[in-house]
Amino acid sequence: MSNELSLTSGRANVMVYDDVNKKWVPAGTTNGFAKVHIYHHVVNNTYRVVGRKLQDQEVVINCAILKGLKYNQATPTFHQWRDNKRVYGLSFSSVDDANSFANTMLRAIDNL
Ligand SMILES: CCOC(=O)[C@@H]1C[C@@H](CC)[C@@H]2C=C[C@H]3CCN(C(=O)[C@@H]4CC[C@H]5C=C[C@]6(CCCN6C(=O)[C@H](Cc6ccccc6Cl)NC(C)=O)C(=O)N54)[C@@H]3C(=O)N12
Repeated sequence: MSNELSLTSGRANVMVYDDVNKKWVPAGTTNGFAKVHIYHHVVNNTYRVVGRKLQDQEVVINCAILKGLKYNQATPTFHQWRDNKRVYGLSFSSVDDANSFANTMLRAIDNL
């Protein structure tokens, strides 16, 4: 990640939606907070979301931010978006973290 800049990071419980059972499940092997970054690869002008569990650094999310992504701020601390495979949910530890992440996410999408 040396050629990628972290534009923001926040503390969130990273979830994915289990379409079969219609419920949110932890994105990693266990529930728990992760440090979730938005990285910018400046040369390629690409962006991605990468999150690692605070406890053991497990990578629980690593997904591209693609042009036209619809970022849904469902509640002040629960934000979500889809890719072609799954639905991601970030349950932030604070409204400030959520707002900072959302502002950077919306700027990234705008810049694609
Ligand atoms: C005590 C109850 O437990 C909870 O609080 C659970 C556990 C909480 C912590 C993890 C989490 C927190 C907050 C609330 C907030 C509401 N919410 C839901 O899930 C709602 C309710 C109904 C349910 C139905 C569908 C579902 C799931 C999959 C995606 N989706 C859509 O609607 C998408 C959204 C979207 C819109 C635009 C762009 C992108 C996308 Cl992704 N629409 C489409 C068109 O794709 C969704 O978000 N849904 C959360 C929730 O319940 N919980």
